[in-house]
Amino acid sequence: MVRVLRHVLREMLSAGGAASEEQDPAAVVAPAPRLSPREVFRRFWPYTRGRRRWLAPLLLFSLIGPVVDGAELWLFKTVIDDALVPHDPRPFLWIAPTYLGLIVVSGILGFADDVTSTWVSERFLLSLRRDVFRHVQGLSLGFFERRRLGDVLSRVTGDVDAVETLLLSGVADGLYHLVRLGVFLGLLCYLRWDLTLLALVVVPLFWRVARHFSRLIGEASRERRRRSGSLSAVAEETLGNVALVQAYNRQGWEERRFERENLGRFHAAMASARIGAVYSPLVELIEVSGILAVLGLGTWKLAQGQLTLGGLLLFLALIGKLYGPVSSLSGLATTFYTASAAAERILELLDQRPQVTDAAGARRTGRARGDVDFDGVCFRYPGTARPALSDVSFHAAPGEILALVGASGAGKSTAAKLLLRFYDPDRGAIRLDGTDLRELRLTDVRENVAVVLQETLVLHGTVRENIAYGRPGATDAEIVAAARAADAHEFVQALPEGYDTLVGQRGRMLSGGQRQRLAIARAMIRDAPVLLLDEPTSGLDVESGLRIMDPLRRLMAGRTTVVISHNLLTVRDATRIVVLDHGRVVESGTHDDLLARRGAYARLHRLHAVRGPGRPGLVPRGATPS
Ligand SMILES: Nc1ncnc2c1ncn2[C@@H]1O[C@H](COP(=O)(O)OP(=O)(O)OP(=O)(O)O)[C@@H](O)[C@H]1O
Repeated sequence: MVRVLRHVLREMLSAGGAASEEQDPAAVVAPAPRLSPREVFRRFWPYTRGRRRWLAPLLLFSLIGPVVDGAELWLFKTVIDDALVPHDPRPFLWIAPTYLGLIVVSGILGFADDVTSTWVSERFLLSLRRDVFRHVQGLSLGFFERRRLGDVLSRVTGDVDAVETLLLSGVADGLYHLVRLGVFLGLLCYLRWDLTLLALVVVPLFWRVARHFSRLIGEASRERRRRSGSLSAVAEETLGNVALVQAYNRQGWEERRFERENLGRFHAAMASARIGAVYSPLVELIEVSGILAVLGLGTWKLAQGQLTLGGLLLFLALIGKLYGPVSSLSGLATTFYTASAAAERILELLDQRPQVTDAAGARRTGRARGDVDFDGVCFRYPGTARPALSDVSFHAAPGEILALVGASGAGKSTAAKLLLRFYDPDRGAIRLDGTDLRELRLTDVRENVAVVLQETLVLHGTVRENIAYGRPGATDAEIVAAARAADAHEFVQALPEGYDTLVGQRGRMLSGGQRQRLAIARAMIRDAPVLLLDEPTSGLDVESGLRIMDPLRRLMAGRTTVVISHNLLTVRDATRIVVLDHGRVVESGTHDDLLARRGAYARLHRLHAVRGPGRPGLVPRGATPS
């Protein structure tokens, strides 16, 4: 029978099957590495440097509050022993104003404590959130390509709060309860040390129960946090691709995916509620046992005349106050376990190091001439078996146009990412004006390269802000000039509020061609010596594609351009065309050279010609013969 009961209790308290979920290979978000609250605390403590002075006001209130509480209780004893029992109303004359005074003082203290502690916590969170955001934003592209964005967002906006609990509120609460414990224990011992000893007998029980339950709660919290991250990840992916979801009628499937994580979170929340629901009455049981034991002995002492009624009542009230901090201190372990389950997710983020950083003594460079050189570049994405680039070499002198062509997956975009130094090559070097990119400051490298990408990145903001993103501080005249050069001025003026029109998230209010011309204007205003065009006409119809050719040519004039394009017009113009296949350079030369060679490029060109003049300038990508 006892075994059955124990089994039922264990089942009831299991943390939502957390352990089995962790093995789940299909888990949306993997759990963060496990750490004990002590370890999490140790890791975060240095992080409070410069912010520790904020603990001082909290400490002050922790010291004063319990003293005022103790004085109130003492007055209560005096009322009973000096006024009620002897039927003498005179002591009221001083007790009443003193009591009122104490209530006013404790009210003021309570107000100051609430406001200060909220200020301290929120200020800490403000700066911590900023630091975590800055850290995450500084991580290399590789991190974002590996992670679920929704989970990262949930960590930055949600889990961060737990760190504050662990470091400030938790510590302040702990100190507050410790001081209360000291004050009440002192008063109790002063009053009756023998009864105090009896009252303390149950304290170890509190600790044992708290220790056991805090582990269980920590487990459930860890699972709950992980599920929250998964939930955000699924929501972000579904809502971010809502057009795809609706077009393919995948709402039902997405709902089930969301519901699986939703249910997981529900089970984890229920597990922690069950644990809490068993914990509270257990604590109360221990508390009442202690009070009853003291009451028994106290009544006997009262009958013997060794204790006054006021003394006994005060004693019982003090014990109630004593058990408060004891159970709160034990419960603090639970808070710490819960908070550290979330804090370890933040630590995992903070432990990520950018793969690409400034080398020690990285050189500053001003405006480069624009000489770009890939020299025997080999690169493999972390965690993949096949290299994305193998021994790739090409050179573009200032002002030249270098076109990268090849089938899908040949490595063209990878070369672009390496030129922007999103990744470093495993072997070989990429040089700007003869200097290895790794020897230059990262910001300087990117300062010298302007990009127009395949998927145009337009931010939620006005047209003006989107163009000026290329160069903060650009004047209105410069913005309009860039828009004119990008052939965007006309359509921008036709928008309801011209340059002040909000373009919607990801520029949804604009057509593909308009977005692309905005991106060209942004690259134009950046005025960098190297221009990187990653399929700037893909996704556009023939007319829109042709429409941006002129602005693109204007943009390319006088700059070194590396263009990844399937647009033959741009490719034909190129000083050199480099044909990539499976990460290797298979051919390179001018358009005419390569046609005469009758190799891979000529085949691409033939295939394009077969597609007919209806799609001018389109080299069919993904059609490289193997
Ligand atoms: N972030 C990544 N992690 C792992 N592998 C990747 C990553 N990005 C690309 N790859 C792989 O590297 C190879 C080259 O990809 P890349 O995107 O450079 O090709 P591409 O020529 O630009 O193709 P497309 O024209 O289709 O954009 C491919 O095999 C691809 O699967």
